[in-house]
Amino acid sequence: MKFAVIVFPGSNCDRDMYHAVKDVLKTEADLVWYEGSNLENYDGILLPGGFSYGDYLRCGAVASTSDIMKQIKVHAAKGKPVLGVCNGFQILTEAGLLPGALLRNEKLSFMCHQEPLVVENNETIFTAAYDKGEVVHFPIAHGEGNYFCDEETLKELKANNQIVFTYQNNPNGSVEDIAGIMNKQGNVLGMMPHPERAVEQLLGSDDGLRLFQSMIQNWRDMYAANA
Ligand SMILES: NC(=O)CC[C@H](N)C(=O)O
Repeated sequence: MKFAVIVFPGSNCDRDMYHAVKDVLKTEADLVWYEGSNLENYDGILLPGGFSYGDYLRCGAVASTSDIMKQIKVHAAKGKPVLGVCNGFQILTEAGLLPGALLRNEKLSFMCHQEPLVVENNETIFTAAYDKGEVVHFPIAHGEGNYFCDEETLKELKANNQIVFTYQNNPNGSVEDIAGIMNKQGNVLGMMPHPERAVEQLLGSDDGLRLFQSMIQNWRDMYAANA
């Protein structure tokens, strides 16, 4: 499985994402600059965290209008996996690939520490290697991670099991403690906590490993089924 880690001006978690998949998980991966790149030969798209375009306008708003997002939308429409972490999640909501929006944290401060999360749905290509209800530990690092959506969207998210991760101790005011959601088709996941920063015990947790392993295993199963 070959991953593209998309790099925007202002991305700053791109190297961590690349390190996680390339060095720790030993998968093929490239850092892919947002301009002049072709995504056709990649199996999975990883939108890393950071401050794309300096968070101007709104976090992720400018990046969401970039040309590479058109290719990412085509990739997603084919059912291929897309994972957006932190600023990546913000870009996915701004681009309309995921519903809702990320608002300023309730306490209006940037927060950077480890949080316990609950795996709400383990029947996804991103979480198959976890148990349902399992508590995992990933770091957060954001100023605008307060997930918001209207009542109708929330109902839909629940009805379709699109809420993948929740916070055990909601740090930012997110609706229903939501930490990560996927699209209805189940191939686009956005989450504020950083699984790529939880892939080695040295970092305080390696709970993020199984998220990438789930994606890789799913791709292998699909590849084998289509061979
Ligand atoms: N680590 C990140 O991706 C941060 C995202 C965004 N700049 C925020 O502060 O909310």
